[in-house]
Amino acid sequence: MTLEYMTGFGNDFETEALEGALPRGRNSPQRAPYGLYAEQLSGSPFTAPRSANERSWLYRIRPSVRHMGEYEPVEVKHWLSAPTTEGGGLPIGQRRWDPVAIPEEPTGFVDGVRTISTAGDVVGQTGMSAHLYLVNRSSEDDYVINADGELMFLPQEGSIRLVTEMGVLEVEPGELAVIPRGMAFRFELIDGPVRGYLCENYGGKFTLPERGPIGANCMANARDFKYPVAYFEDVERPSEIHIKWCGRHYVTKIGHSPLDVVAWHGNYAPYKYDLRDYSPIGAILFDHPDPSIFTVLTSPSGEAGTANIDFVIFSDRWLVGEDTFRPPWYHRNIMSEFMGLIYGQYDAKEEGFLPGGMSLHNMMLPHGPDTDAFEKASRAELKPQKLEGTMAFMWETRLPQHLTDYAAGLDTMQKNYIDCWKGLKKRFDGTLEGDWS
Ligand SMILES: O=C(O)Cc1cc(O)ccc1O
Ligand SMILES: [Fe+2]
Repeated sequence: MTLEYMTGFGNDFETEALEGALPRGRNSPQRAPYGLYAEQLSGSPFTAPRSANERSWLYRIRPSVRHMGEYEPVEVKHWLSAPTTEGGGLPIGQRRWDPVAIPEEPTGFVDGVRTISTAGDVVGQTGMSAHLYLVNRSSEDDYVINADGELMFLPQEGSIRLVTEMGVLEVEPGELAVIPRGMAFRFELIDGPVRGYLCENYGGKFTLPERGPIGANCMANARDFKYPVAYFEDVERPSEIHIKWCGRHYVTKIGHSPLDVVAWHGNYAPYKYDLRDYSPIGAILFDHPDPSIFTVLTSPSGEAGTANIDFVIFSDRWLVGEDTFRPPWYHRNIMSEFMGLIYGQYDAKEEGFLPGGMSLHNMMLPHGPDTDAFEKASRAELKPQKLEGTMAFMWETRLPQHLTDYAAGLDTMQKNYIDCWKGLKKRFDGTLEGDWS
């Protein structure tokens, strides 16, 4: 079955899986078509300014309130929202990990979320956490609702199907999916065990960044975002909804699938985007621009220019800068940088940063190209060069990112990461050219 999507970013969409299911001319008729219940899902306060106001109207077989019994607290070992004692902020230093293996034992979505870092405050609704998901089993009659933040999925190995209340998204490595806060979904594997990166955004919803003087086109174009059409299932079976709320986990039992929305309209909905549709803007004469030039989506903090999270990619592009050190410069940053590699090679670290791996360069901790990358780029003949088959990304937040015990204890953490800069030698010898011998 090929899935249908509606295109645009944050549009006011309308879709019905059965003809006539969407009430015409009003949101809440005395009796909705097909005996459906009308329900509003608010993604912003009612009174948010128009430009930020998000809500959708859902027409469903049963209202959500019919889905929930009592919420029973449950322990989830690795999906965390705050630093754990030992890992909390420590050890400071530049950190890098090789890929983490997908477990052999049966692991569903909730158990497969492994929190690497947390930033900010889940209850105060600022910051984010960076997770991996390592899953080998599809959800069946178990559903998830995350009240704490929207979820950005970046598959790295294997494709996934996210069956949500508002429709179905299929995503493969190289694509992203965003599920808004509060929306029920089921996580399915399409072709075997999966690994991916997952960002939980506690702050302002991801939106397209301003383009400034770049103008009306390029970077992420609104027409390339895809929203699902309405999909519903009329399934009466004992089921569970797992809800994450203020950093804690709960389960409630229901007797049917909560994915029973026959029609919806509105602008609060899940979406997907193919990162290969991104049109990068770069340096066409000299110097390496700030990575913000590759922002795909940004989560605003309320302070102009200071993101709660910037989601940035390093994808295929031409390097043409003249008399320029082309890789990233050495730097220290007030923001904290979590990076992953979906496929290919990253130009600042050709070795050691592997697809499926990750790195964390926290607030003000120095980093930049490793010795090899520096040597090569300082001596390279600066012909136009195309970087191909590469997709690295960064979640950069204004808040420091604290490691979990799990992340600090992973045996794939590289013990000697700092040594990748060890060979950067002194070239200053008092001459104008310096010592390049
Ligand atoms: O540190 C990194 O690799 C990410 C990064 C890339 C870049 O091109 C400029 C700055 C920056 O932090
Ligand atoms: Fe950086």
